[in-house]
Amino acid sequence: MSQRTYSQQWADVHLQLSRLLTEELPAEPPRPEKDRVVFFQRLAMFYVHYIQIFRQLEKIYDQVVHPQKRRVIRAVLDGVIGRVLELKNEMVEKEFSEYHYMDDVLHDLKLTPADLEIPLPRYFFIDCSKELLERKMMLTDILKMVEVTESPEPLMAKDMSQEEAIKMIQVVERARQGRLRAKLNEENRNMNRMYRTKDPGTAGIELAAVCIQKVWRGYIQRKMAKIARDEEMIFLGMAMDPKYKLPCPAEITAEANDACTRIKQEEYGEDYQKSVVAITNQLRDVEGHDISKTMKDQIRQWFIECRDATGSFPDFPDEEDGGSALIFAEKDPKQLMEEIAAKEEEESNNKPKGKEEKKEKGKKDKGKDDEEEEEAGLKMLPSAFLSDLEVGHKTFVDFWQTRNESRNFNQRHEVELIKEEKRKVIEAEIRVQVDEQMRQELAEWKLAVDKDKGGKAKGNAKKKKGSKSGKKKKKEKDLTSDRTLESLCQELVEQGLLKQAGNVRLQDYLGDYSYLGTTLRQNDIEPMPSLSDVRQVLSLYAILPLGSQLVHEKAPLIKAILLAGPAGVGKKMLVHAICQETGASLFDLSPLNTAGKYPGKSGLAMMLHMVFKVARLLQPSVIWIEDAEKMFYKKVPKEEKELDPKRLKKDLPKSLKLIKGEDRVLIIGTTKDPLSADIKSLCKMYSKIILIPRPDYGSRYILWKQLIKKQGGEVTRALDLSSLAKISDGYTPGHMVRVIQTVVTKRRILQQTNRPLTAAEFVAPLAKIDPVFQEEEEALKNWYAKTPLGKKRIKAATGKEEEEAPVKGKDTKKKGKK
Ligand SMILES: Nc1ncnc2c1ncn2[C@@H]1O[C@H](COP(=O)(O)OP(=O)(O)OP(=O)(O)O)[C@@H](O)[C@H]1O
Repeated sequence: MSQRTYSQQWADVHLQLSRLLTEELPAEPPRPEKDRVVFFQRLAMFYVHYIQIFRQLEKIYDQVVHPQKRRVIRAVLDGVIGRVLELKNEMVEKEFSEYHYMDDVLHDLKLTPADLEIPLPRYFFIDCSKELLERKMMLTDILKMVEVTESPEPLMAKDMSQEEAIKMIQVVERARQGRLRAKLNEENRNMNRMYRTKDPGTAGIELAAVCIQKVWRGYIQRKMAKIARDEEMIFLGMAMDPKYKLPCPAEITAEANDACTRIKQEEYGEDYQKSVVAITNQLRDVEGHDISKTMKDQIRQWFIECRDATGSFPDFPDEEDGGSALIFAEKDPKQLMEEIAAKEEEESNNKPKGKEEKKEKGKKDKGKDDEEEEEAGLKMLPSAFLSDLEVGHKTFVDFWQTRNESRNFNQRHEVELIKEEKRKVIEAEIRVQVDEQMRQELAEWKLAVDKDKGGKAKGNAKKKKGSKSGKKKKKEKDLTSDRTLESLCQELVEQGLLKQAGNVRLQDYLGDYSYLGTTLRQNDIEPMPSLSDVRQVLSLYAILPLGSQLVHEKAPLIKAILLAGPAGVGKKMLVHAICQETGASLFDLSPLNTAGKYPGKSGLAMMLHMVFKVARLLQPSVIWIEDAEKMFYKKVPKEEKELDPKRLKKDLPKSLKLIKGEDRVLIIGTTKDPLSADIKSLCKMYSKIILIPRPDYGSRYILWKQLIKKQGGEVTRALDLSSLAKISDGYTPGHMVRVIQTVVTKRRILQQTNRPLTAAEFVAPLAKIDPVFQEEEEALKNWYAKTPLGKKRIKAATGKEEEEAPVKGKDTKKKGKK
């Protein structure tokens, strides 16, 4: 598509965004919503709309080449991602569930489940800083090197003696001759059999010919019928024409164009950066002096005007308050109104108490009612991204919406815009210097005219010093300050604590959409989430925050996620997919992996220090803890006592506390047996617990189909996938992979043309494996009900929450819920 089309799409997106923003930020703050269902519907609507905007913006950002437009789009895109995460968080808080079902919203908006899929922005990979790329390259080199040295060595020809070599050649040669002899013998035997048969006579020959003809004609007819049937299916649009299975020339050209666009983006981006530097220097040289002079004149004028008005010189605003910028700040009517309101409030607060009490008494009943209403309703949590979105939208409307680009066919950067932007930066720079000079000048003026010795300034200085020293915090001790990042990485890789993530993508984690979620909930049945829900939740909680620095800093912070589920539901696969999608480094702190490494208390501290230090430097990073339950065992099993699986129990949560918003480091624990852990400490460490279910029918159908294809099998009509999916209820994707590997062997793949795969072949190996039994699943569900979110959900469902609520809000709350 052309750049003009993307610009048009960009404008469309902003139209949608402006509608959403007016809904989200109405002139009057909306009244708290009493009906939980209505409130949730509102949230869900916003969520779906934002995801649609997210999808479109991501595509546009990927293809637009104009460097300045890209910056604006990126800011809005990050804002939209952040808002999506905020809305998800809000839905979790209001519905007490990690999974949400929106099939009714999709139905209302006439969308498909694919529209709700969370896109994973490509810029997570592409827009990495050079420094980070270099670090990642260094890590890849180390990983490769260690892999090569650790991989089993090929047959050592050097170590083999001559005799041994001759013996081996003899064995192989004898085997070859033996095979040849056996083949000759077989042929001889067949020939003998042929010669031994009697002469069949003419009648016999005719009979044989008829027989051959019969078979041949049957074969030909069947083949022709199959071709005709396939053609008919293609004609009816029921099957895909093989010629479309290959990528068509248009697709190939589109892909080539995409690649070309990326190269252009890079080139234009570099060009833009160079221009920014050149223009900034030029502005500083040419306009700097004039700006400084004008500022000084303005400030002096202000000194004089103030003295004329009040009789004395004013105090110069502090640097922290913005310096002289504060004096000339242009305020819009909204800001002024806010300031006036704040002043009025301050005044009313200062009024004598007696009056207030009287007023209160007079309005007592009314006030009570208001309070009750406030308590009864549900309100949206404050957002950290809406203001960014507003700014982004305003920039689009002010600069880009009406810009005439007929002369900028190549979509190069606009010099005037850079000048406008940089002028502000330079002004701010110069203002700091000018303020310093003017402060001095003001002190001199005061001394000369008012005889003031500037005691205030000194007082301020003292204050500043005091506040600085008060803010001093204890810094984390760097135990490896003398070591380079490379040597730390090398050590961690050698110890097996830093690993190469497996090559799986999140889209490989198959699973169908849960189509009946809301219907089931309306009938008071708690639906089981589908694997596609799991995929969505992990995109939101792990991939999006890890991929974008701004989103990670401002969105609700998630430091640790626990994936709990039966064996083979794909927990490990998800961890690797998260690393692949975000380019994250993978650290393995599993109890089994750390056993025996870095012994002693100081060793443990060193290990954690190194892992967290390198994780921060190589961010984004994932710290994976397999069998997370082992760290919090209620009772350590005898056979594991030697491994000391609980050694990280105390220190890891401490290190977790040191992770801040700016560190894109995520801890992911996986467990198939959370019941054996102390639930309290486990939940304290992992703020998000995701229960991964066994696949439902829809997911099983897709899994069988795709996994068989992946193994090289052909899915024909002879393979009854529906029945296979039906009978494999309770089996996990891991089980299915195992079964497919035993059935679809290389030999079986070769036989497929004559003997297509059937469902019956999979039944026997499937029956040999134990499925996830109902009891195991129930036990997991019951365990989940004891986690903080599970408890809240049960409380909300049984209405206990209302009983515990203050008496005032009791009746109204109940009404609201009803
Ligand atoms: N949704 C899925 N789509 C495709 N393949 C899957 C899916 N889930 C699991 N698999 C495959 O199943 C196999 C087992 O998955 P994995 O090892 O990640 O499971 P696990 O839950 O970590 O098991 P365990 O608890 O035993 O360690 C892997 O080959 C993985 O690729």
